[in-house]
Amino acid sequence: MMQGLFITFEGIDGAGKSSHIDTLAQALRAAGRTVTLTREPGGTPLAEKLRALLLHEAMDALTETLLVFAARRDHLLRVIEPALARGEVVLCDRFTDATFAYQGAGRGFDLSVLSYMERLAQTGIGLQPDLMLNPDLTLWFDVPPEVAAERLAQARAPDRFEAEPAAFFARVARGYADRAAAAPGRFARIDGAQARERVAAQMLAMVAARGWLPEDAQ
Ligand SMILES: Nc1ncnc2c1ncn2[C@@H]1O[C@H](COP(=O)(O)OP(=O)(O)OP(=O)(O)O)[C@@H](O)[C@H]1O
Ligand SMILES: Cc1cn([C@H]2C[C@H](O)[C@@H](COP(=O)(O)O)O2)c(=O)[nH]c1=O
Repeated sequence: MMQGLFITFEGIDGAGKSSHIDTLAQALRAAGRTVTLTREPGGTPLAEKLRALLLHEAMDALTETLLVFAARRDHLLRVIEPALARGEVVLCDRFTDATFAYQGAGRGFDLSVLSYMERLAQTGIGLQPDLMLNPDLTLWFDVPPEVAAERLAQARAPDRFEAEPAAFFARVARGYADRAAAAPGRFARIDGAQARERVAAQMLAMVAARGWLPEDAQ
């Protein structure tokens, strides 16, 4: 049986993650892999209900953080971990790095508290560190906040996060940069401000460079 593979997509709102995740899923399927494509917050009926609350209901930073981790635990138990155990590739549009970027850097939540909550959400009450799940690869779509904001302004009515001011997204962007600096072997930075075709080509090349796609994958 194939070894499960966990790849996450990260970046500020409007960075281009959702525009490219299907392309990678298709390339992996063409290469013979079974792919579970999912997202956070969301991915299960319960987590999708929490997503709707997170994106549209007013709440304070602690409530938001608790809901994000609650959604993640349900998603891990019901979707991510079983798919990895079946030897599938899990492509997840956002994961824990988004929590450190948005609730940590963006909202100013204490990172050590977030780390504790991360362990609790991932390993249960026992806090068993060997059960912690980190992505095998995090594709970080890095774009200047002003570029992302311009894209979203033309795209759709903003949700609660997208309605945040530019300074919030500047903090979130720095939060991602900090996460990438702390885990250089896991993060692969993609210049998301390039033309779509170039972004897609760079994304596929990064996955192929790890031996998970043929070099000529498209
Ligand atoms: N490379 C690109 N050049 C120009 N526009 C782009 C590019 N990539 C995506 N877009 C456009 O930017 C908008 C946001 O793209 P997308 O939804 O993929 O971003 P996202 O990172 O998933 O955002 P969110 O996290 O808010 O869902 C869309 O209108 C999309 O068509
Ligand atoms: C996982 C996660 C997400 N968020 C925020 C980031 C986005 O603004 C929304 C998700 O919407 P998208 O269109 O799917 O990007 O939720 C967060 O604040 N914290 C998290 O852990």
